Amino acid sequence: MENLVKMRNVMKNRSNFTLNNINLDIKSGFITGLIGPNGAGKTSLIRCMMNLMHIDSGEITLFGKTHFEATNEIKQKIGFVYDENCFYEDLSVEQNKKIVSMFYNQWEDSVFYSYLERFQVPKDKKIKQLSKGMKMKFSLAIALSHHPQLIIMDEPTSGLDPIFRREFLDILLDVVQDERKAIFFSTHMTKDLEQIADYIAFMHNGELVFSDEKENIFDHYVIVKGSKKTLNEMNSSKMIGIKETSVGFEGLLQRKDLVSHDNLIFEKPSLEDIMYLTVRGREHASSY
Ligand SMILES: Nc1ncnc2c1ncn2[C@@H]1O[C@H](COP(=O)(O)OP(=O)(O)OP(=O)(O)O)[C@@H](O)[C@H]1O
Repeated sequence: MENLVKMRNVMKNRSNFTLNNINLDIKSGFITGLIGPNGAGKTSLIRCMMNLMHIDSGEITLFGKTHFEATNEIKQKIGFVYDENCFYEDLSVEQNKKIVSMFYNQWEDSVFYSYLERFQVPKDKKIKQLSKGMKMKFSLAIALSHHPQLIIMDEPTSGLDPIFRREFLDILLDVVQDERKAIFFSTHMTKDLEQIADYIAFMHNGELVFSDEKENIFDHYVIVKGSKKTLNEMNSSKMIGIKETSVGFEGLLQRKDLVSHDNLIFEKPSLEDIMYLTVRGREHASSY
């Protein structure tokens, strides 16, 4: 599979925030999910990828070229779904489509109308009259109608009801049936990624904590649970993050650091467990 996006040693300083030495690949044929707590830098990273924000150093190539070399060619190949509304609010869905479609060489009206119908978005309504979820559906229909090779989305599922969210995930799976295509999107819905993502990138405080195949991530970590007494008895120095409750604790460990103790329970972590306990551990470490 080909790397459609390569980010190498990317740095970006904003006031009070730094995207710090980001190295990330997005491979064709796969869905890559981007997770991280609020303010981790997901939107900033996506903005850099889309050249909406200029990087201070490092390099980003898309389809083998930088934006500096071929920004128009790159943007033709990307379906971009953004968190903020980037359409003309006072114009109708149809009028917006007319404007946007002019920019894309491979635009196909029939695809657009079939998605509008499937998503039940009325053509004649003004954008400002659409609900948040409908605006998102309209954005998706636009992104899918010019045959992009890469779909980049910033929190596309926010505002979508659970019924449509499922359908949306199915659409994403359909897209990557074509192995030349890739999907990259940020989300707080870690369960969605457990279902459909092939790769997961995890950000915290402007750094990429990891970016790996989902299955490798689940193989790599284990949840350990036990009583407070057990925690006091064991060596917890390898614990990535710990949450103590009134009765016991739960911690995240790399599988290679597994400790044996009679009174420990081991469980497979969810993506949310990994994210939550990693962030806890990193915040605890940085407070010292
Ligand atoms: N226009 C801006 N100028 C300066 N700093 C900004 C700007 N927008 C966001 N930031 C800062 O950049 C950091 C990363 O924000 P970003 O929106 O990239 O995070 P995020 O992971 O997408 O968060 P969320 O999950 O809340 O959407 C935050 O500290 C934020 O305050």
